[in-house]
Amino acid sequence: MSALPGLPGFERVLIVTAVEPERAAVLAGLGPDDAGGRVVVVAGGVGPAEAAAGTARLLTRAECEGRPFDAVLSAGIGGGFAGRADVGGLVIADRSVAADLGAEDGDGFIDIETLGFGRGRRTADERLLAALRTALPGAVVAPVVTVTTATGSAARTAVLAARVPGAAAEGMEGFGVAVAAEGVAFGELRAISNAVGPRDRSAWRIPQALARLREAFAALAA
Ligand SMILES: O=C(O)c1cccc(C(=O)CC[C@H]2O[C@@H](n3cnc4c(=O)[nH]cnc43)[C@H](O)[C@@H]2O)c1
Repeated sequence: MSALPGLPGFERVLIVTAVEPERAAVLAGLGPDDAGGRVVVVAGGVGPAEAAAGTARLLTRAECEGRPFDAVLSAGIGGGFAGRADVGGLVIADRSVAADLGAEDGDGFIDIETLGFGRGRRTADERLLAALRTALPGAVVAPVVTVTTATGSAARTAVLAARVPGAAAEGMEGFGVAVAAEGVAFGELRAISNAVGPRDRSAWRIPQALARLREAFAALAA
């Protein structure tokens, strides 16, 4: 039996946000029914390391208890790249890319794959991606970048946009959650709170993005 009507075929779903207000928004959208513990929502911390460690712990514990998760969703607010995702919109990742994992080479950048140290991206699970698209038809589907330092300048925005063509959103956890979820269906969902670009915290629309996140999970639970 599916844990969520909007994610048919997935029996136990782990949703990982960064911070508590995001977790609260997800829970508010899902409503009071936790499908007998088959949907678990945690705030795993900010950044890929915290997110990966928290996700790995939960997946391992669930496996040991004989109640493994078969889907993991990284969810939260995020920055939107101009022209691709507007504030208040939703982005579903078709892949989650570690956009600053690698080495500088003068003015250039060598990504982790070119360095020969493994994969710097994770593709969303096909079935999970299809279900998210169906449940959230207004969402943009595009690469989402994971960074360890939130972008705060036009120059850095341009660098990242060139490094990950088509990227629509930026967050700080998706790739970390994906690495921990290796072998389990993975997806990432971001509600856009701000434009990626020069830092202007007064322009962040966090309540609007949290409301969008809540609506998205209400749609998945409907
Ligand atoms: O201050 C608050 O009330 C509040 C409520 C919910 C979330 C926050 C955060 O600051 C969450 C940090 C979280 O958001 C992601 N994020 C959002 N915008 C960006 C961005 O432009 N670049 C990178 N990450 C972004 C990120 O995943 C952080 O973990 C505050």
